[in-house]
Amino acid sequence: MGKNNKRKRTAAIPAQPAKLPTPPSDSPSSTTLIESEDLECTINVLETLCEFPDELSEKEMKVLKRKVHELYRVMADGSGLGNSLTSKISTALSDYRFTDALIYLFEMYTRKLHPKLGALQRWVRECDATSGADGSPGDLEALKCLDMILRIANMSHTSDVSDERKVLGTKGSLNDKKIGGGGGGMDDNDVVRRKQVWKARENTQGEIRIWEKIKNGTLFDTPPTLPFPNFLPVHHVRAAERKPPNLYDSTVYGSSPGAISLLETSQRTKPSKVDVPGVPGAFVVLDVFTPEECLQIVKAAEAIGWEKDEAAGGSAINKTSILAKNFVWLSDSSFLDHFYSSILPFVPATAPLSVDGNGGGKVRGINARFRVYQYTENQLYRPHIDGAWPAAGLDPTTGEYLHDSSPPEDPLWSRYTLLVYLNGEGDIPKDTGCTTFFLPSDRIGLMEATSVRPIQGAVLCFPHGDTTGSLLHEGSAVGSGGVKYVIRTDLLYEAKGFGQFKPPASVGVKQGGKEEEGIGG
Ligand SMILES: O=C(O)CCC(=O)C(=O)O
Ligand SMILES: [Fe+2]
Repeated sequence: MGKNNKRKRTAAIPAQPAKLPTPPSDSPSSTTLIESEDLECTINVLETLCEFPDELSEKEMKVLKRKVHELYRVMADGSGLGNSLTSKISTALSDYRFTDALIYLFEMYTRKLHPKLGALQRWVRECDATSGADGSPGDLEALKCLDMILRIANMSHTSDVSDERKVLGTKGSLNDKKIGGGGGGMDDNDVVRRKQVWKARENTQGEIRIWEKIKNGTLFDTPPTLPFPNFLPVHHVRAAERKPPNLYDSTVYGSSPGAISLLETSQRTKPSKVDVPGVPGAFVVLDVFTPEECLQIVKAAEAIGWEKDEAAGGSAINKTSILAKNFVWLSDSSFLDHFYSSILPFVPATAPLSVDGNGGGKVRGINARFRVYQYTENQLYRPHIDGAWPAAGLDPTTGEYLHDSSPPEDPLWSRYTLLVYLNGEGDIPKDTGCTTFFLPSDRIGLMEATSVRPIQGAVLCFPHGDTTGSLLHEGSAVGSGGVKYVIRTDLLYEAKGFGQFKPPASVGVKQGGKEEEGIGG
């Protein structure tokens, strides 16, 4: 609470000086974070509201009510801020005390407490801390923590285990083997049960092997001209100024309509939807883009250049969670219109409800900010839960790049991840480079992994952000000699009930969404 705003409403507030606790500033109980004047003012406001509850119906009270609700949640969570179960779990995980963390997590699970998405995302990253560079797990306790986190996050377990494959081996990567237990078939010590890699379509005829063309030097008929036609840099942030700081600069390239020439509707295969079996809320829309259109996108990225992405600080896992290089593309209206109209018949018309009961806004479009990833051999995107994003765009008057371009009176936020596979079968070795979902099974301590095989021009869609259906997933490592190209963007919904600017639990994005890049995908 800012000092300038203090006591603005004093005329309407009965004076209650005798009741106000005002700890002296040198009191051992005083906190360094909250000044005594601010504390006094806050108590004053709360007491007034208790006495005159009608005031709560005023519009400007909305934010306050939300904050009080959050405070109540923290207080109900246990023994105060510092000692809350959430922070105990965070500390145990970052200290690699996975057995302690598991005990606290179990307590949280049995008490049916729901941490915020930001905490869940952090925990997921920490749990992966012991994995090897190739994604092979080192600590089974960490994976058990991951299982418990999924259960706390209320991710419904799957009953469809008919196509389950009992994978053998004692140790392996998340990408190709069972994890945990001894040799032989499934046993009580197994932590991950993998299903057969799933393909939305068997027939891959007509796919263009883009990586093959690059290897042969036949991607371009003539060397590309720079600046690449119809693409221009619209935003550049130096490495140290990125939030959080990165080791590499980041550039956003905007395209103009027609940059990617799209096949006429009459000549296209009609898009169709296939649900991912056993992964609630996840589905694939086939034939959104033609192989030729995918090729054009990779050509633009190859000609303009890929950028590396590595956090400058934080734990080792933060630094290495995304090993792919990327090309950030602010897409133009004609490309977006085609993309959106192709998937619209298949996507949920309204946003799923958030953990706190907000949500339900109408679907409105696709985030123009595309992250085009290039994964080479052994590169991966470690298990994570995607965060929600605002609608990026250019200011219509100044042309300035805005991380959050929707007007405050009509805020848009994402609730679904969209992954556009730009290449598939021919370029990515069998059973590798999939998008793999992890779900709790019917047995505590055992997760089920479902891997979705990339199909060129198809879009994988699944819920993300602060909803009960958000899915833990990874971009599994690409096998020997292969390369995978994929676009990550988001499906935007009216942020009804999310407050003026943002949903309550979006991560890493400051109020207004204008400053931070966000964490957790
Ligand atoms: O590459 C993939 O399959 C997954 C990418 C992903 O999870 C993301 O971009 O958030
Ligand atoms: Fe993701």
